[in-house]
Amino acid sequence: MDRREFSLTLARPLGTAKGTIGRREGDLIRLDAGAYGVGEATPLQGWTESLADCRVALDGAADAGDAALRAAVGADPHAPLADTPTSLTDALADAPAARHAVESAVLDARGRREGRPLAALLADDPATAVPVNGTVGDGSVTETVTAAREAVDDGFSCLKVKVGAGDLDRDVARLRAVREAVGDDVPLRADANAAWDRGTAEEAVEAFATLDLSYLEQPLSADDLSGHAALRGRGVGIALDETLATVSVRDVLDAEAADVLVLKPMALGGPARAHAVARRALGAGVDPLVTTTIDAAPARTAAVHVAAAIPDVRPCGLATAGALDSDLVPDPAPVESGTVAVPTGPGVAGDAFDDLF
Ligand SMILES: O=C(O)CCC(=O)c1ccccc1C(=O)O
Ligand SMILES: [Mg+2]
Repeated sequence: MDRREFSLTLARPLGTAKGTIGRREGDLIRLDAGAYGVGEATPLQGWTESLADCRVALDGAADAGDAALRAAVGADPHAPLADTPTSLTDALADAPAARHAVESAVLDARGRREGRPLAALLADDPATAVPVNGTVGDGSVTETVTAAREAVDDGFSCLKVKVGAGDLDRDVARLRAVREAVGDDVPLRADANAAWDRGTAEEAVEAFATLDLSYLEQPLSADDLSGHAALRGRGVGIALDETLATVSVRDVLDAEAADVLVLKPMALGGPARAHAVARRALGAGVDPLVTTTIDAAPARTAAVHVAAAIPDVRPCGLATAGALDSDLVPDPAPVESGTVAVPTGPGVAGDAFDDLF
């Protein structure tokens, strides 16, 4: 297994209720198992293990040896690491970002070996394109409206606005101004990144319902399943994101805590794991969609395949390449008019990552 470290700066840092994301650091791995495969680990505090723990886990995976990885490439693509030695699975057990890198590389190699794109390994009839939302970070009313208008001018027909960094009155003013600026035909979402207590979240839902908000993402802390369940049915859908990094999907679905599940393959341990969660959600009548933790091209593109493998997926949070100052390779899955075409080459993106090692 080859490895290399990378660090990327955000040209447009993303302001959230939990601070501003301005830089992303991680590791790329490449494994050779007949065919080669590339995978990315880009940990993010609050969703995954730390960068240091991620690198320890990748050391452990490398120590497990190439035979373990070769076995994984030949395994069921829906559970690619299931039958590998415990030396590999144990090393990755509490390290979802490291596991994401290994699982992605295994699936990439499998796709190359079979000459099929990743989405076709996950689903029988994957979509050829995926709708995406524009992402608008925290900012003043004017900054928020400017960013929203720009996104609509760029062709996005669905917007997600970060809220919860300031007080609720300011967020209501921001969303009202965006609604007035973009009109009634653009679905709006808001993401509070677990900023609120139950009282504030109730007030937010009441106010946002008058602005025809499609859903509110993670208003409460990750472990507050009953609080989220109680917010449903009041005119604004409830989506969960951070919760899925700490609570099992089974518990989330049993608690009827969400209308929408926001799946980050990096936080869930890989593309196949994320797709498995999507299938569970669909089975329970909950809408899954896919986003990234603002990743580099290999992980972002793998996430596009996961989204393509979800039937009629709602707009996904995959338009994050534009936030980066530069990327590791030219974008193999660029956003055009609010849509991403799913790469058709074998694996994650054909030969797009060949020069990374
Ligand atoms: O979903 C999107 O539109 C973009 C991704 C995004 O918001 C995000 C990016 C990095 C870390 C956390 C989040 C989040 O959804 O909370
Ligand atoms: Mg979120």
